[in-house]
Amino acid sequence: MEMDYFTEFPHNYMDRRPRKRPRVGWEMPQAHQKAQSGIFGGQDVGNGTSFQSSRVLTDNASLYVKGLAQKGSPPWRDDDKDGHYVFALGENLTSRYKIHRKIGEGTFGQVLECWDRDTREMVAIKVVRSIKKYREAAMVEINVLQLLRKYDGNGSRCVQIRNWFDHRNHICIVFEMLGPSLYDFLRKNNYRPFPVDLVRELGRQLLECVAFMHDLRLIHTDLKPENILFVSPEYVKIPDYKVTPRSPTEGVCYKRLPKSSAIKVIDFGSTAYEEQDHNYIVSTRHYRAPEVILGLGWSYQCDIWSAGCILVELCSGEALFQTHENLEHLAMMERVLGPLPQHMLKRADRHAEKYVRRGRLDWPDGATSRESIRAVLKLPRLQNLVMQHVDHSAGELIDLLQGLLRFDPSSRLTAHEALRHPFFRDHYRRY
Ligand SMILES: Nc1ncnc2c1ncn2[C@@H]1O[C@H](COP(=O)(O)OP(=O)(O)OP(=O)(O)O)[C@@H](O)[C@H]1O
Repeated sequence: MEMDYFTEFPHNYMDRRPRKRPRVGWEMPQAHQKAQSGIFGGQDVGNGTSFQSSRVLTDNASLYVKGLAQKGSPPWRDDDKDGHYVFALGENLTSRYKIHRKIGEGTFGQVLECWDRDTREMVAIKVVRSIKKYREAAMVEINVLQLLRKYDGNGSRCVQIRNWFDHRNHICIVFEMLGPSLYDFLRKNNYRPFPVDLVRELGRQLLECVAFMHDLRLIHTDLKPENILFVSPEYVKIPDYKVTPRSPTEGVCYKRLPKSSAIKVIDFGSTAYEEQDHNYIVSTRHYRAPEVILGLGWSYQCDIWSAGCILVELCSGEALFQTHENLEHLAMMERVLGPLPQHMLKRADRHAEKYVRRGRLDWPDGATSRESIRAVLKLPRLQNLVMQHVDHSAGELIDLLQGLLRFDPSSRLTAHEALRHPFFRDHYRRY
């Protein structure tokens, strides 16, 4: 088959992206906190300790010693109303990093593609909002990243932190530059599913990352396609014979496939340590486990649930549970996976007990609208959904997903168990 090779900067279409699906719990109204400068002799300076703290001082020193105007920081500007750093493309973030483009925006801040003058490579810098709770969360993320870096010797699973510093009251975390997220890729492909052999490779790496984190007693809590990035932006375009052209003149439709299946997980800003108290709500809605919604307390298994939802999405092209409401979400789970166990419903906390009547989910009686009931009825059973999209390995994949998406967290597969499942074990790497 003839293949065209393409490469492009991964995020040059960022402006047209739909709003990123937000994580939970962070977007409470906040009094705007005016940015303060990290001042060193009247200039901005990284004032945090970093892996290369001397590097930060060297940055600043070069500002004075070399006196190169083009290497200086831009004039002081106020942050925007949400505490985001305000910048212009082409200017310096610090004397070491030149801003090329904005590649992403999340709850915590903006991610900028920057040229690192010292290492002579592009890096991705997360410039965190100058608001106390985000600054504190960024410090947690830095600690987690340092731990992961220490144990993930060859840096194959999690994004690698290169450096960090505090710039004009914004914590800046410097990462290796990665490619587009799985979500970006699906979207650019008009939400066409990935082939099952690619899903296998992506799933294997995702679960290896989860197993690695869980071995370190860390729980990611926000696994989603937006937080899984291809290492390389390169892709090939191949004809997609499954899609019928809209008119005879339109010719064959094409779909993209990544040239390499290598991925890494990002965004450790919500990572929890095992010994913490786990009662608060975690995860982005579509990937949230039933025990989280029911307020039963959560642990490692919430990552496994998210991984199950992600694998289904990669096979089908679309998020499995597209909802914004708890009862509808639980009803969707029952529709796809069968009834929720009574022992879980009985233990629902005071927020979730209203979703339960006589030991069962209060559905469809508790539905807020007919559309909601229709949205639930539209969903197929897991087996059918997988068989609609997967041409081979469907039986193994269904069995794996049933293990990852078990309602009761105590009987859900662990990441290590999942990696030993025949879906992974009995197949050689093809991508
Ligand atoms: N190392 C990287 N290389 C390339 N792009 C990146 C990198 N890190 C982050 N991005 C891009 O920036 C976006 C936001 O990053 P990230 O998820 O870390 O921010 P966040 O504020 O914590 O987001 P969230 O709202 O999910 O918490 C990502 O979805 C991705 O598109």
